[in-house]
Amino acid sequence: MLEAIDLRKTYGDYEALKGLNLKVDAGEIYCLLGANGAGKTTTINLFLNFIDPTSGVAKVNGLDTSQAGLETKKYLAYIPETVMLYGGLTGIENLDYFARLGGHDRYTRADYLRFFKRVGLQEAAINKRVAGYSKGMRQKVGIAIALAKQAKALLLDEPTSGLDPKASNEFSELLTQLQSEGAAILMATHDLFRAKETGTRIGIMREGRLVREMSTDEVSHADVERIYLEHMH
Ligand SMILES: Nc1ncnc2c1ncn2[C@@H]1O[C@H](COP(=O)(O)OP(=O)(O)OP(=O)(O)O)[C@@H](O)[C@H]1O
Repeated sequence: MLEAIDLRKTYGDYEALKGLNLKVDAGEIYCLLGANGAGKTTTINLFLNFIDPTSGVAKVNGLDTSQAGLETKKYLAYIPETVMLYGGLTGIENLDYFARLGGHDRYTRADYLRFFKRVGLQEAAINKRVAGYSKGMRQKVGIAIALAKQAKALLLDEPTSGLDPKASNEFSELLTQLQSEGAAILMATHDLFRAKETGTRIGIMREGRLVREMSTDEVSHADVERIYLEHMH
């Protein structure tokens, strides 16, 4: 569903991404780890077609994002550290707006309530302005938008950063649900514990390169930390 083929990105003389090859299939949660500046956000931005590659290809559902940016966005949901929503609109108004933007204009209020129920957003909050929402509530709206868009792939950039452990755990459970329904999930994170707990595979990036890949069922939490640190030296 998501595939990077020899993907490179340079900014001036600086090579942020040095030939990345990566594949995330339907039903996988692939966690990208790496120090600040390793190239995780650049990778996600290339899949989102926020930026164009210097060379190589980022594919979504078999389509080159730099050739078919609009088409590929239909399949994607994006959840950054803080989901960007319209603060002056309520939760349900935001969901309606983003669902329509994604080409889904037949949802009823009952449908939206169902999406919010699935993500565990309290009914009392749905009709309140998003400006008053906590970070965890905003992330839940982000997942509700992904559900409404029927996204085949999710791109997540440090989505649990700044969430308390309970909110982070709830968020991870929602990801596991989406995964079991066949979504392909690529998540950049610094949270080694969550990567092992929630991910199916882990990739470690360093200085624009993928230096290690592993299946989470082959390693313990301690292994993940040890291997990660080995690659940071
Ligand atoms: N627009 C830009 N212009 C110049 N350099 C950039 C630009 N965007 C990113 N970079 C550089 O590219 C490198 C990779 O950045 P990127 O944001 O992909 O790293 P990251 O792994 O996501 O880091 P973090 O964990 O801090 O989010 C960094 O050295 C960064 O300074």
